[in-house]
Amino acid sequence: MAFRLPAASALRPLARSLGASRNAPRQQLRWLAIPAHPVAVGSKGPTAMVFLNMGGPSTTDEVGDFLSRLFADADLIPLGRLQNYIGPFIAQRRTPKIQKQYAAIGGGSPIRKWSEHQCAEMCKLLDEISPETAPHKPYVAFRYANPLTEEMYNRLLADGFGNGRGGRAVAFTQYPQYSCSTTGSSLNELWKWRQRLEGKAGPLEDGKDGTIQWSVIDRWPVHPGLIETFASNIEKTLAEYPEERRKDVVLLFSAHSLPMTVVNRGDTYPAEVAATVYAVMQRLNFSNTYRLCWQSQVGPQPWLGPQTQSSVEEYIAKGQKDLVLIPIAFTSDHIETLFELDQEVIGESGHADTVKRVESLNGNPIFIKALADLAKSHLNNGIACSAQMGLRCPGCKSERCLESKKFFAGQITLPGQ
Ligand SMILES: C=CC1=C(C)c2cc3[nH]c(cc4nc(cc5[nH]c(cc1n2)c(C)c5CCC(=O)O)C(CCC(=O)O)=C4C)c(C)c3C=C
Ligand code: FES
Ligand SMILES: [Fe+2]
Repeated sequence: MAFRLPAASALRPLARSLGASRNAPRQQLRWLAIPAHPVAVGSKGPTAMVFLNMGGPSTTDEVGDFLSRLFADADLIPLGRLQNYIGPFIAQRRTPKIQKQYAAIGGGSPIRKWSEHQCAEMCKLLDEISPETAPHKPYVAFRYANPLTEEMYNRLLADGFGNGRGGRAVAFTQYPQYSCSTTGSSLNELWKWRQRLEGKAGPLEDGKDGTIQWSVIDRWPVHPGLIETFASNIEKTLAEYPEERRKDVVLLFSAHSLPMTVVNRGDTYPAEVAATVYAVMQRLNFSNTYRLCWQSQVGPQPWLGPQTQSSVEEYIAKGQKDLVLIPIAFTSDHIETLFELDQEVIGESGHADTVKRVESLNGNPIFIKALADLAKSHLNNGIACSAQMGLRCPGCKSERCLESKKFFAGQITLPGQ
């Protein structure tokens, strides 16, 4: 299989939009250098790199379907035996409100644009730094929006993976911190489509029965490249404050909250988000004081707090008006940054000049290099998934979790890979 890459000249505008200056010396652009010839197939290639994420509606017309899938997902919102009745009902009632929010951020979620960009750029870097597993072919699988997992899997098969031909695919979660409601749900969905489209082969003995050989990057909360990207973005935002006020700015890390039922089930996400925050603060030498807050609660049940919006209001009421918000649990812009943080939390704070948000990771070259570094280590280490992924939550009663974890942990990777 040979995948043709565009000529380097075609990619120069992209390199420049990622911050590379027109006259930058070749040295500085090294990590961006893209081979102008088709990438050779390495001894262990080709490799499919599949980004997993929740996705979002690209247009307001897609909001209804996005919410229907989201409220049908028992790994995210368990509604028991009534899931198929209550789910669509809530989704339908919520659609007009959420459509207005997407209209207010330009008519749709940018998650697809950023995910496809990040994955494609990471694969180009991998072709350079991991030639033995080249070519690396980018795929995106969303849980609730196009391209859905089923569509991605059919593309994999059409592109020459599986169907008796084997091949290696890496499921790479784009949630740095693992939650059973996010990465867990995406993996359960991937496992479901793998069973439907490739049969019930079960744990393989030699990885050579012709099905796709999967491995999983399931969490990366303290990867140095991730931490560096957050820290340098924070430094950039802190530099916007007058020097005499800078060290007194309070850093407010904000992550999507979880219902307390999920926290008490033993979900690892709160601890992993806290680990990311602590690593970023270590990298900043604890230059400022900080708190971790939680946003985007939905519905009446108790969620993990303190809430981001009330924390901002309470600090302002205490006289602390210099606040920097840092979305810490998502790798691109989405409705929670562009609408909830920018328009609601900051917009309604009455202090939009002193309450600021750091930019999201989006197309940041340091971040894309971090993704490539992470993927390269994974491709080399021969591990099917982290040991941590094998341990279910103490309160887990889900057969889906049990079966999909068994499947992914049982995938055998080849020695030396
Ligand atoms: C790390 C990120 C996220 C976690 C953890 C998470 C858990 C979680 N979410 C809901 C319910 C909803 N989430 C919705 C949208 C949404 N959620 C995340 C991220 C996480 N969710 C993002 C990035 C988005 C927006 C996507 C975009 O298009 O930009 C929604 C839909 C919007 C709404 O109706 O308000 C719901 C509902 C639960 C119940 C949950 C944990 C169990
Ligand atoms: S809910 Fe956490 S492992 Fe099943
Ligand atoms: Fe959510």
